[in-house]
Amino acid sequence: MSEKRISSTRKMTSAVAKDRVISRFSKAYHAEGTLYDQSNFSPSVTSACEQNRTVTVGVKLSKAVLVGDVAVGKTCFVNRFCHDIFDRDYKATIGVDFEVEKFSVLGVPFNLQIWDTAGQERFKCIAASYYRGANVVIVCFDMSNIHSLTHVQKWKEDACDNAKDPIVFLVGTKKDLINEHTFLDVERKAIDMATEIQAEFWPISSKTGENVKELFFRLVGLTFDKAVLDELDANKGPSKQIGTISISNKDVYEKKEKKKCC
Ligand SMILES: Nc1nc2c(ncn2[C@@H]2O[C@H](COP(=O)(O)OP(=O)(O)OP(=O)(O)O)[C@@H](O)[C@H]2O)c(=O)[nH]1
Ligand SMILES: [Mg+2]
Repeated sequence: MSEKRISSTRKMTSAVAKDRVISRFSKAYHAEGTLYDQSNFSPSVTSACEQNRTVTVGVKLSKAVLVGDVAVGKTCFVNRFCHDIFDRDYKATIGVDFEVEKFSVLGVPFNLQIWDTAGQERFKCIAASYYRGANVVIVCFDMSNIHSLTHVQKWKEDACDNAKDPIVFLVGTKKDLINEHTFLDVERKAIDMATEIQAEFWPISSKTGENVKELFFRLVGLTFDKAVLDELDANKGPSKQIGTISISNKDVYEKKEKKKCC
């Protein structure tokens, strides 16, 4: 059985893994490279979660979509986080791939759907049909190929067109391939770009794993906080129980079967 399959089987059969429990809000990578200056869960979210800790609430869910040029490293990024593996050989994503990661955030079950889209132009319209309803958009570029940074604005616009006021991340991949001097130069340009496209910047390496888990924990903290605040707002007040979502775990895993679209 492959490493990836073993990891998936573990997730399908067990409760939330110990390394998916989030009790503290993660900081941004760089104070200048973010528009989300939040450094903790909102007080109303913390208090609502505490009040509901012992009662049954439905699994909450956010949808994250990864976009970016061909071979910038989107799939490797997802595989490093979800399966802790890295493959040096390039295998182009055909259409879109799908993963679900189960978390416990402040004691509340939370699922993150991760939609890994193809960068190849010929799959663009298929991949674009999966942008709809995204809560998080992750725009990737390759830090060892600065040309890919010039395309991120277009990727962001396309992905955000059909998303739900998403939280946007700008992720610079392959940090291990550049030296410190180049990194500082790329980082400056990426922070400027993040400001321009209203995103939060993170440099990562899927080969070494640098910043991969930190980024996902930050992403989950932000999207969870926003989801609960939206629910509290919809329910008009923190005294009500956190609303449940209509999609069940079963629905999520059934969707996983349909992940290849062409
Ligand atoms: N050194 C290094 N290589 C990486 C890293 N991330 C990805 N790669 C390599 O870059 C190539 C492309 O990676 P993928 O993750 O398949 O790229 P992708 O963005 O998913 O590509 P598409 O599916 O075609 O859009 C592969 O050969 C990877 O091994 C990294 O962090 N460091
Ligand atoms: Mg891919």
